[in-house]
Amino acid sequence: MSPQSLTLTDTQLAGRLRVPGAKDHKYTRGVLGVWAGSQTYPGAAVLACAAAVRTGVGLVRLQAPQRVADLVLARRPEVVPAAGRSQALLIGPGISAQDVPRAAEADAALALALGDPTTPPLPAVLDAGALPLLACRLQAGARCWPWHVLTPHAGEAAVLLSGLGRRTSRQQVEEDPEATVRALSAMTGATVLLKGNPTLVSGEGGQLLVRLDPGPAWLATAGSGDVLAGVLGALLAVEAASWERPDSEVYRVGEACVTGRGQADAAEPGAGSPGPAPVDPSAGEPQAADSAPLLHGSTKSVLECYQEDISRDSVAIPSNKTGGVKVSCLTGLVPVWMHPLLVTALGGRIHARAADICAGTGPGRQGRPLAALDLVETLPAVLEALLEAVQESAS
Ligand SMILES: NC(=O)C1=CN([C@@H]2O[C@H](COP(=O)(O)OP(=O)(O)OC[C@H]3O[C@@H](n4cnc5c(N)ncnc54)[C@H](OP(=O)(O)O)[C@@H]3O)[C@@H](O)[C@H]2O)[C@@H](O)CC1
Ligand SMILES: Nc1ncnc2c1ncn2[C@@H]1O[C@H](COP(=O)(O)OP(=O)(O)O)[C@@H](O)[C@H]1O
Repeated sequence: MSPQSLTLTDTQLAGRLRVPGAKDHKYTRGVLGVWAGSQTYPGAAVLACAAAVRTGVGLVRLQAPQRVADLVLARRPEVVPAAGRSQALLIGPGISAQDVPRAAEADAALALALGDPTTPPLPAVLDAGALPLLACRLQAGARCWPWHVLTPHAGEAAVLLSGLGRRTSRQQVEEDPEATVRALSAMTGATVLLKGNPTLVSGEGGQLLVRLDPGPAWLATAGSGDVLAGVLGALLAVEAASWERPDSEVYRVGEACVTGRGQADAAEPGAGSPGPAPVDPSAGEPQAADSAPLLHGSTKSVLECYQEDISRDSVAIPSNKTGGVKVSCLTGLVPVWMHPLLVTALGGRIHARAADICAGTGPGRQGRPLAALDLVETLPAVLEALLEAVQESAS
């Protein structure tokens, strides 16, 4: 079956941004746990942590060697270099398999992200050095789920596919990036963002495909991928923190799945969907899901709902407005299983727009060189512009 290619507007993507409310504090906004940087690549941790902080998250915790932590703190004193509970993890930038002790720390973090029969998995961005470790764990029987976001460049994609048993060269990835990203999503169960030009995102076992604006080629500079990883980590942490709110749509989907009440509550003729549906840009005005929490429970049930790959026909949002499996996304109706794809594509869009601003690229303009750290400093302005676009389209 050929994948559904989705075209997503800025406003649709920015609908996934979370604006803090008056009752929020740093822990309700989300904590990102970062395993990045090593003696050889300390800068990757600086870039990833700084990008996460500038994307907007409650707290960034860093697990790294002392020298790396010192460098990060010199640049971003907001980062906490100690262990603790996190809503999402970012593992791998600046970590290589050759640094055995550091790779072992990343592998332990990866085990946390993947979960086990007694502990639910955690949303995570798996980049660079985490990807070969992931191949080993998948070969040993672990599995990913859609809130695991893999961000390989062509070389890393080739290593990952080869590690999963499909011998592939970097050149083969570059010749057919679409087949590569779909195969990686199908073989891992994760959402996969394949970096480069084109930049592609695939989810739902390779069935959904988004072709992102790759941004200017000035992005081909050391560390720009580490910035993207930090942006994505922050978006995942903020999203995952929102699941702990009983009035969030994902929370209620989880409850509906676990208790089996959702279908009955939302039972309307024609409710339900046979499978992934494209974003409907003609859906008109935003439709809020019923704000009264009908079911109660914990984030764990939300995670289990995704982890068990529940039958989509039986997932229903208790809502007297939307019914069926569709949920609101500010500017259009999207099924809940597309959320990881949307959040991932949003991260790619933020990164590309920051690059356009830094490089001064646009119609008829070649632009100028950018450095990865410049991208970081531009992130708040990009997020402000996206939020304004959402507000304008809603009014
Ligand atoms: N500031 C930081 O801390 C930064 C840290 N970073 C971190 O570094 C880690 C490694 O990530 P990476 O993508 O650089 O390495 P990797 O996937 O192993 O690919 C290596 C390939 O490149 C090629 N190659 C090498 N030299 C070449 C040349 N002169 N000209 C042409 N080709 C050349 C080489 O090919 P070969 O020489 O073998 O032919 C090989 O195929 C990762 O953890 C990342 O997060 C980066 O983000 C950068 C900033
Ligand atoms: N020719 C290009 N056009 C647009 N974007 C590119 C191009 N080449 C690389 N990029 C982007 O630059 C970033 C490079 O990331 P990566 O290869 O991981 O580098 P690093 O490890 O140095 O951070 C990715 O986001 C990728 O999509």
